[in-house]
Amino acid sequence: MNREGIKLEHVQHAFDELREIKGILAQRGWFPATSGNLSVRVGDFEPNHFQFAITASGKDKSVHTPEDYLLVDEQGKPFMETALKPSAETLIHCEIYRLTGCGAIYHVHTMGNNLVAELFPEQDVIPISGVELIKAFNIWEEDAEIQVPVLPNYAQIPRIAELIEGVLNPQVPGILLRNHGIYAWGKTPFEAKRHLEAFEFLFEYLIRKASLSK
Ligand SMILES: CSCCC(=O)C(=O)COP(=O)(O)O
Ligand SMILES: [Zn+2]
Repeated sequence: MNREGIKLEHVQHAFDELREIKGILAQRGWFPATSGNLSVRVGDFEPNHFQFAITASGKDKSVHTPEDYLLVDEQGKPFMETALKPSAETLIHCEIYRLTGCGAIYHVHTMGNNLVAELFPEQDVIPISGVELIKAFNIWEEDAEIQVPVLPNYAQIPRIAELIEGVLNPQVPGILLRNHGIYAWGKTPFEAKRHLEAFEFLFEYLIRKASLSK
C-alpha cells in the first residue's frame, strides 16, 4: 500500500481491466492510427482527490506491451515512478471523473462518431429517439429522447476540459467531440463498455437512417 492507501494489487487490477477492454475494442478497429484512450479509477473518490489508471500517450492501442498504462492523480500528473507520458487527453478524463465520480472512461475515434456530427452541423447536441438501445443508458420511457452533448475539437485540451461542466447531461454518460470522437463513461468498466457500444450503435443508426431518406 502507498501513502494514499492505494494497493498495488488494485493498480494491477485496473491495468488488467484496461488491457482487456483495449484488446476487445482494438479488434473492432476502434483505435485507428494510435487514436483513443482508456482509463479506470483506482481507490477512493473525492471530487478533488482521486487517482486513475490511463493509457500512455501515442501507443499503438492494437498491441500489448509491458509499458501501456500508468497511474495519475486528479490533475493528470503521474502518481507512480514511470517514464511513460499519460494520454494527451488526460485532462478530459480528470474533468469527467471530478464531475461524475464515475469508475471508467473510454474514448474512441470511429467513422460513425466522426460522421454523425455532420448530420447536425449547427447543433451542440445530437438528438436521438425511437431506438431500443437508449435503454442501455438506463432510460426506460417508451418515447425517450436523449441529447448527446457535442463540444468543439479545440487543439488545446484544457480549452475542451473547461467546457465539460457546462454541457454535462446527467442522463447521458457521454460527450462527443466534433470531428474527433466519443468519450463514454460508467460507474464500472462493464457499464462504460455498455454505454460506449450504445453510443456507437445509435450514431451508426442515425447515419444509415439519413442515407435511407436520400
Ligand atoms: C493520432 S490520434 C490524436 C490524439 C487523439 O485524439 C487520441 O485520442 C490519442 O491520444 P493519446 O495521447 O491518448 O495517445
Ligand atoms: Zn482522441
